[in-house]
This record gives sequence, C-alpha cells and structure tokens, in this order.
Amino acid sequence: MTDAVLEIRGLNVDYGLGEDAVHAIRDVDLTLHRGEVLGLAGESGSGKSTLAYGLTRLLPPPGVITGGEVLYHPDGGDPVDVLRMDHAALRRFRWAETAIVFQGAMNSLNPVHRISTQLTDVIKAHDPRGTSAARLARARELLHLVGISADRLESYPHQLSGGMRQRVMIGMALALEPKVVIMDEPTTALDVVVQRQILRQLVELRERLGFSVVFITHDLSLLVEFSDRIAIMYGGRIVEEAASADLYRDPLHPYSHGLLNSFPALRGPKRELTGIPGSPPDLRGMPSGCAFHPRCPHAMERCGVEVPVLGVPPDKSTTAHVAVDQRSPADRTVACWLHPVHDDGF
Ligand SMILES: Nc1ncnc2c1ncn2[C@@H]1O[C@H](COP(=O)(O)OP(=O)(O)OP(=O)(O)O)[C@@H](O)[C@H]1O
Repeated sequence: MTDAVLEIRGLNVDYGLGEDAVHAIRDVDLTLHRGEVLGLAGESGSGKSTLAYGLTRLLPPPGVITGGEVLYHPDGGDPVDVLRMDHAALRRFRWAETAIVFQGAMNSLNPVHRISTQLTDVIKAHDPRGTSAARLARARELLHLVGISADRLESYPHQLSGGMRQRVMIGMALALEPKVVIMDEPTTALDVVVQRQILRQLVELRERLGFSVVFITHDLSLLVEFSDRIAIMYGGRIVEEAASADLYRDPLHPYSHGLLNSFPALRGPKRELTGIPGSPPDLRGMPSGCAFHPRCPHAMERCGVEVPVLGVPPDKSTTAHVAVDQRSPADRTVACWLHPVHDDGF
C-alpha cells in the first residue's frame, strides 16, 4: 500500500537461544497506515510489548529478532528496513521519526529535575544548535499541546498528578514531531476518566499534527473507542485485524469475540460479560495447530492439527487482491478455520 508508514513483514522474535528459546513473536505481518491509530490488543503475554520493542530494536536481552523486516517509509523517501539500520540512523529514527511511550512511562521522569529541564534536554539532544530561549518556548508549546498550563514548567514530577505526568511524557514523545508514536499501555495506571481524556486528546493531536499511532493495551473497549483499526494477538501471532467498527460489530475470531465480552463497553449495545475460559498458552508448550483451540468453543478436529493462515476471507475483501502488501485498510484478516482463506502465497 502506498500510504503505509510502517510495514512489519514476517517478524519473529525469540527469548533465549537454541533449544531453550521461546518464540514470543511468530511470523507477524502488520501495516501501519499514515495518520491512523492502530490498536494492538491481547491478553497478558500475547506478545504486544515484545512486538513494540522488536520493531524499534529496543528488545532487552535475551530477546532476539530471528527474522523479518520492518520497513519505514519516510515522507517522500525510499523505504528503509529498521532492522538493518546502522547505529546513527537508528538513533535518529527512534526519536525523530518514531517516539515511544512505554508502560509506566510517567514514573520514568527524573524526580530531581524540573519538567522544563527534562523537556528542553530532549529538544537539545537532537538539535544542539537552537538557543535556550527557543527550547524553552518549544517546551511551553509542548505542554500546551498536551493540555498542561505553562506555569507547570518549573514543577518537579512529584508536584504533578499521574495524569499530568503521563501527559508530559506524551508531550516529550511529540517533541521532535515524530511520524509514528508507539504507546504501550500508556494510561493503564490511571483512572478510567483520565485515561479517556488523555486518549481523546491524543487522537485530536494526531489529526492536527498528522502522526500515526500504534496503541497497545489489553483493554479492547478502549481500542474500539479510539482506534481506526485493531489487531488482536494471541500466543505471539496476529489472529485478526479489522477496522474497529467491524471488529466490534462482527468479530470473526472466537478469541476476539471472547476478548470483546471480557470488557464492559462504554457505548453501544450492552454485551453480556462472559470472559474467556482457561488461561493464555505457555510459550514453552504451545498447543499444536491453532494455539487458541484448547479454549475455543468452536474448535474442530482440524484446529488441533493445522495452524490457520492469516488472510482475507473471500467474502470480506474489498478488492480482488489480498496479498499482504496489497491490502486495503478496509480489508479484514483472520486466522481461524471457521473462516478459511485462500492461501495467496504470502
Ligand atoms: N525476558 C524474557 N525472557 C523470557 N521470556 C520473556 C521475556 N520477556 C517476555 N517474555 C515472554 O514473551 C511473551 C510475550 O511477552 P510480552 O510482554 O511481549 O506480552 P504482552 O502481551 O505485552 O503482555 P503484557 O500485557 O503483560 O505486557 C510472554 O509469554 C513472556 O513470558
């Protein structure tokens, strides 16, 4: 697709080496389109954070990328594979092109420095030529962007609420006008009302500033509300991907269905909360076939034998082309034997 900003192709990530390795990410294909909010959901341990760390090459050891590519499409430039960038290019990519807000980020502000210092340090690290007055003006502007009044610039982190600290982190992430913002459970530690305020503001900023967002959470109801598209992960694989409204209205994978029924929705028709029986798979002893089959109410014999291919079911395609790099954001994909797909060779 020409409007892709990030294309993950065949990504595989292991923890550990050799026989002891566990496969945390398996053959993940995922496209982030320009200007969209892509939500990534799945229970704890499904591989969401590993995917985020992997695609930015920030995997802590013993994490190893064992295959695949992550193509970044700069504005007007040729795509570059993040996994093959040299150190200098990677450093620039990480802040200037992509910014990341990780779990518990609000606790990573330095307690002994004022907010102004922490914001201007980020700006200075990437543009040492600017004046300190210009940097301070930019810091003020960033706080304003995330809804904090400029008189908080001289505060220390402990003088701000959790929600404000998280907003500061988001402001810091936006400091260099990145094209892609990755957020891993950025608001989980906050109460529901503050979470929603922050996310609403982020979506509004995305429209104004034109960046794309990968938003990771286990709370699917949040994603339904704030994302354009949603990818569902299970046991290190993407098992379904669809526009939020389609996924909410008509989840195809029984796991997506179970996840949707595990969280109360704020809007729309009420669903009965049933949850999903059983627990997520242990990566050291993954079930054969579809990893979800032991918990699946619709499991058939085939499900315990063959891994279903992720693809566009024939009745859900908007185009004749369903190959991975020709899909439209409106296409939906699923990996489930209830919805067999034509193997398109990708
Ligand atoms: N350092 C590590 N060594 C071995 N296995 C790991 C390591 N870090 C993560 N894993 C395993 O990789 C799998 C994916 O973990 P990951 O943190 O990416 O999942 P997640 O979906 O982000 O979960 P959460 O929502 O709890 O953060 C898990 O099964 C986890 O046990």
